[in-house]
Amino acid sequence: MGTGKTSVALRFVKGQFFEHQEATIGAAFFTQILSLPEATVKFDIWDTAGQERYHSLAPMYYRGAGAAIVVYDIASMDTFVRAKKWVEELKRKASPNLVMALVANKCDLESRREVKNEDGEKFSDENGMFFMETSAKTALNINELFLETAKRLTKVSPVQQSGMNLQNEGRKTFSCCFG
Ligand SMILES: Nc1nc2c(ncn2[C@@H]2O[C@H](COP(=O)(O)OP(=O)(O)OP(=O)(O)O)[C@@H](O)[C@H]2O)c(=O)[nH]1
Repeated sequence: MGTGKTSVALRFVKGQFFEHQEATIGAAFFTQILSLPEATVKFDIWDTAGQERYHSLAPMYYRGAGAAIVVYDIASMDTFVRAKKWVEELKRKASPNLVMALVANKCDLESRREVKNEDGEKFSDENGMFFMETSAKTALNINELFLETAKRLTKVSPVQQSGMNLQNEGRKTFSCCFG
């Protein structure tokens, strides 16, 4: 909750950032197209609500997703602990081919850092994820995050990967969820 999932998505999709971003209710949906040399990828992004009362809705969004981006706030150890629980849930319940990213957001708040990057990197290595430090506020690594996700998605078999992958006119559509 409050780690910056909506802010990361909004920065990627619209290039916007709001200091007083409202908490997500239920889930929000965004789309964005990214062109790689090998393919054009259309992201269907489900931004899930972080508040505990919405936890039971999350499987609706990550089942059938090609990728999951799990976001914690570097200034809050609690959010890192929760992120690790989300990863465990995804490994138990989501597709075995799921592309997973662990995102250390709010890296502009260095003076308030509670979570060392080495700990995030170690956990992501141990769990077959890739790790990215981002700031939705300054836009650091936001495009890189989705670029790397797209590259990894195009490497796995699209049909196997998302189950709802559509291919038309050379465009690949993947669904992606935030936790
Ligand atoms: N300094 C800083 N603040 C950020 C950053 N990303 C998000 N925020 C702020 O953190 C607060 C929460 O951001 P949201 O994007 O709503 O977080 P969320 O994870 O979608 O929250 P839920 O909807 O409750 O799950 C907002 O006030 C944002 O402005 C960042 O990279 N740096």
